Amino acid sequence: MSFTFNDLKKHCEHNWRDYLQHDFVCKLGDGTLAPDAFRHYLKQDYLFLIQFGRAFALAAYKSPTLSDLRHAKAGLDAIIDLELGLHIDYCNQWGISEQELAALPEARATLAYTRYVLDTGNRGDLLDLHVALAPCLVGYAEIASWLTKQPATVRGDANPYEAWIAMYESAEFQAAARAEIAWLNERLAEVPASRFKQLCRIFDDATRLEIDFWDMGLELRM
Ligand SMILES: Cc1ncc(CO)c(N)n1
Repeated sequence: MSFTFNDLKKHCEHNWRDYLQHDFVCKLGDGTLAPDAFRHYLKQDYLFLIQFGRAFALAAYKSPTLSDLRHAKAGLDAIIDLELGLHIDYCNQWGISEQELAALPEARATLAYTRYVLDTGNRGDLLDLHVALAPCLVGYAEIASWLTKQPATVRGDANPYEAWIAMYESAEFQAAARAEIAWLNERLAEVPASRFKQLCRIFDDATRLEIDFWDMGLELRM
């Protein structure tokens, strides 16, 4: 039996769909999301991305080969240079300054998700860590592709969230997600069923924590 990334998704099909097609996502797509919910999400996502940068740094630390190290570095670059850079500009456009960002407390959903990933990476091996990171990188890439295909999605200036969709639809972000899937597929092909079961648990946990992150945004929860 040889496993793939697709098998991970199939094992948590229900939660994966709830994450991808969450109300928050649908409202981003048709432009009806409350601006305050979006601002709350943006602020927390800034804090989230900093912790995710640390998680990719942990992946670099745990990399036994140059090829694994390069892969972790590419993930770190995608978060720090591409996403966080755009994110700070984007927050400015939404009236959130860098000083405000630097002084923010983390919401419980942010704490739970990011520390779960860091803890999973600390106690497990590199594969555990990358499986915990996958819903983030691959999920957002799939969300952008899914939104693009929905008839209800409004594109261009008519949607205040156009830039958000465009960022995750970008060739760079999509390529980072594809590289993550390719890396995972290579490793998953070699794991026995008992190990795959453990990895499914991690993938499902991280996916549920992504759902909580959307809920936190919609409900302005701290
Ligand atoms: C919560 C969350 N998940 C995934 C991504 C994509 O990197 C993000 N920016 N924020």
